[in-house]
Amino acid sequence: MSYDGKTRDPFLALKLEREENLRTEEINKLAEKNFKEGNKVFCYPEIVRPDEDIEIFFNRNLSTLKDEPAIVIMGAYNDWKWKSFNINLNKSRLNGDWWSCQVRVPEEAYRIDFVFHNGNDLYDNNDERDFHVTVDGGMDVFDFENFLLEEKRLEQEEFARQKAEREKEEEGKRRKEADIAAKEADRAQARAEVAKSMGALKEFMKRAVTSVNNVWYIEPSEFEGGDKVRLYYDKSSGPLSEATEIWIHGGYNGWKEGLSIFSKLIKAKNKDGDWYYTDVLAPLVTLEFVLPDRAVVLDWVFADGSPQRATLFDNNRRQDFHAIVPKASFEGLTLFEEEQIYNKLQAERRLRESAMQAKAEKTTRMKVETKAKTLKTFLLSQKHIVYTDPLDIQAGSTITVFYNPTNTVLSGKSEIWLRYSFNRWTHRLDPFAPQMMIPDENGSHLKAIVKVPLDAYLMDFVFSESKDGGVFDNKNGMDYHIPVLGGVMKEPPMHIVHIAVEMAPIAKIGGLGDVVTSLSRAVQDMNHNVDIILPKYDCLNFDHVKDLKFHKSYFWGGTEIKVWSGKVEGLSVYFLEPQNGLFWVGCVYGRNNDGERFGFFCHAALEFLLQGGFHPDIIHCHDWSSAPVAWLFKDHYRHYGLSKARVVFTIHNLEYGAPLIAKAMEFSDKATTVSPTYAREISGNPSIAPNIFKFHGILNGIDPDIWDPYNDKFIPVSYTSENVVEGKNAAKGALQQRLGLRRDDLPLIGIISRLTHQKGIHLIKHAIWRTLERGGQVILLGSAPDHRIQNDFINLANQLHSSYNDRARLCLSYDEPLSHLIYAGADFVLIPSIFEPCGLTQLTAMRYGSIPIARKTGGLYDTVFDVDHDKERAQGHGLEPNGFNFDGADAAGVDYALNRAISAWYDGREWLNSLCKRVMEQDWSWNRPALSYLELYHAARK
Ligand SMILES: Nc1ncnc2c1ncn2[C@@H]1O[C@H](COP(=O)(O)OP(=O)(O)O[C@H]2O[C@H](CO)[C@@H](O)[C@H](O)[C@H]2O)[C@@H](O)[C@H]1O
Repeated sequence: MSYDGKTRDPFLALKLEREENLRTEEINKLAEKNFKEGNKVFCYPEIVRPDEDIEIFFNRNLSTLKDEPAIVIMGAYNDWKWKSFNINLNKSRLNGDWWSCQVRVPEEAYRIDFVFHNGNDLYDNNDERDFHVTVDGGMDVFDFENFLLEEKRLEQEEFARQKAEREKEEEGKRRKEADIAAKEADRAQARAEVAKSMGALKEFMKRAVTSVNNVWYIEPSEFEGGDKVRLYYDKSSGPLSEATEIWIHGGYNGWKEGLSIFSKLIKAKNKDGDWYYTDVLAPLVTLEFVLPDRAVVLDWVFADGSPQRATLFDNNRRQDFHAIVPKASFEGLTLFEEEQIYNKLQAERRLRESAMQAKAEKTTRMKVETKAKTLKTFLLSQKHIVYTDPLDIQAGSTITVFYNPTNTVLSGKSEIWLRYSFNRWTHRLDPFAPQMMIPDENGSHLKAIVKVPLDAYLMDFVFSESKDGGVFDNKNGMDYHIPVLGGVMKEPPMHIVHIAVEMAPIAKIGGLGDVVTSLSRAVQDMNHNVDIILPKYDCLNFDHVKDLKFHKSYFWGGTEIKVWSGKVEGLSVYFLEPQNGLFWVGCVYGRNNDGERFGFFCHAALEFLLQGGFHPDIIHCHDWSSAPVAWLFKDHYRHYGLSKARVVFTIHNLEYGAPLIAKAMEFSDKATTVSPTYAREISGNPSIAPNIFKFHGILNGIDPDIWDPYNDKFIPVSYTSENVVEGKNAAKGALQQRLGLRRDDLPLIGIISRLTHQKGIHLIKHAIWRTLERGGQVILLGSAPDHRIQNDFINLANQLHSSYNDRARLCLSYDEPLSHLIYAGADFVLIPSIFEPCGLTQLTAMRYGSIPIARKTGGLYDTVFDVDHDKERAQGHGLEPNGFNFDGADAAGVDYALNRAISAWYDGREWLNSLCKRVMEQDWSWNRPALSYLELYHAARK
């Protein structure tokens, strides 16, 4: 030991010396042992712990570097994943050719990986295996992965924060620019308005003079606004010569502010003639008007009394009297007026903008809340089978999975195993070991505990009867999936292409068009990529296509096909325009070669995908009209360039084109229809039955932005469930006025429908008469593709419009804006369909707080729950009852529901109002069904 003069305590110095000796001794022993065993490397201390310094020893002589004068260690931690280091080694004082250096072990390390080199290009990498030492008592691999993910999460958070800041800055800049532009616009408008009014005033001033001989004059002759002046009037000069009193009724600047000066005139002494005078403040007005620059002309008449009492006037032969204000500044007035208007415009604009912003914020908030509530309802709705605690799964947390096999295929099994993973079974740590579930002390469920990685975005699980498998409950092949929140990874986007012949609002014939648009928007909202391919009909509603431009041209099927691209409701759409004119026929359907036209379109669409180098994951086709996509794809494209894609086929209505539907059922990878009940109803149909195994019923949703009473330009008062009564009253009034119905508080039934057999025409007619009998009003909006039915309704309309002109209106046309007003203004919406795959009308009605009256069929059965009978069934869906329904397809059936509804209107308004509020709060958007479609798309790709 050396005495360095600093270590003054001799006992401490002694202690340190002993420690050092001990250390040297231990290292010597280790060196000897390792040398004997032929090990090139050892470290001290032997057990390496995190957050400590260690010394690594390297025997140069045993290495490829034995002749090298310099030795450097190059290393990193945790399988080379974490930090790196390069440190020079020094020759140690140990016997033999041992070189060493100190290395810090970070607290996150579970192992240290390293090689040695000569500072140049000669390496000893342990025969390509590298060297490593294990760190004891710190993190394990799993912890470390989580640590890395946590770091990533923090990084993402920071990134998001910076992004938000940038966006805020940009928004601020944008606002500033908008503000400048708005100011300029308001200034320009103010100037224009003033120029106009000043022009008029100038014209007017041509009539003004400084005095009229023997009639009136003003003293002093030079004055300006705000001065006190004396106006003289010779009473004998006009019709007031006999009056006992003389008054002036006056104003200024062409009577701009109306009558603002009135005063009684006093008889002037010492004057020839019958002169009267009054003192006038020019302009003599209340304080707020007194602004010196403002009066450029005085206007008045003389009268025999005050404004209230006067009966006789001298109004200068109907010209009134007008005096020039000699020192007035016309320019000053112009500037003043302009400023006034400008300030008013600015104040109005600010008010408007802040109202708009508040509204937009509220809309967003409501959407987010609805979505969260729906997810929760969905998770709770399967609680009798499976749920997690907590219900919201957060990435990085530990959760308990509960499962009750009683009503599943695993009922009665002695063991239940949970098999799980994440991110659709693709997680990097997959497979996770199956876990045997243990009984939960307080309930009928079994439970298992699962650690959720930080990079999870979805938890996947199934249950089995044994560790190795055996019988599975995999939710009919779809597996159980629960979204994981707050993770560092997002689901990779899928590319979905819809090939369809209808699309709302540019080519909408019925509900199919609505679904193509709204489903696509919902899926796009979930960060997937969606394109739509549509024929370019000459009858497209181009008003709703943004950025329409020519995209490319290709040849197929013996003709040139021009492709146009554009945006519709925020969706990317490709329009195919074959130059053979197949879609220049003024309509979507209704030609005798519809099948041929759409068959051509389907093939052309696939060809466009191929030639355009698209690689969609899913091609989604709809009904008979794009059914050919399914087999054309299999025959000509699946193995010839579009191999990644899978075909999903949705039946919106089995009533039309059944053979084509049957064929698409066979060739598609997955098929759906638009409600579970309709799926059941048609499951035995020969077009469906052979392929029932790939067939699913997924309920339609409606687009909450397109149908939104809080942001609807077609209704008079915007409303949410909070002011539903007020909103609907206003809409009802507007509707009655627009259609010329009696403006009265009566129960109003709305019917919005294509008029075809499916929609229950005889029941619609019956309901109209029944409603009228019960004192209500009826509005029907609908049109019939079949001329006979259309004529039939025209006759009915004539009959009703003559006998019940103030209570019934049949609008036999297609009118989207009117449909919005009906959804909002009706108390009830009637849908008495004979069959109904889903039905959107009842869903839209509820969004607007109208109560559906529906027949219990197909999707109507799945969405309308009777207030008297369906409480339990509704609860099974996590819902409260929301309407009136009926079974029979006859008059008695309709009456049963309709009578109860109308009676509730007459006898239970309070209750009915609360029902309106309730139905508005139910979520019939795509929030939930879109998740099911994504499940299905993924299942199609398996
Ligand atoms: N005259 C008119 N003026 C304005 N708007 C009018 C109108 N007549 C109808 N509409 C509107 O058209 C849509 C019709 O929706 P439906 O669900 O009744 O569809 P449809 O029977 O056509 O479609 C099929 O496809 C859809 C979608 O899958 C299924 O819901 C349905 O059960 C199935 O029959 C609604 O948005 C409605 O408001």
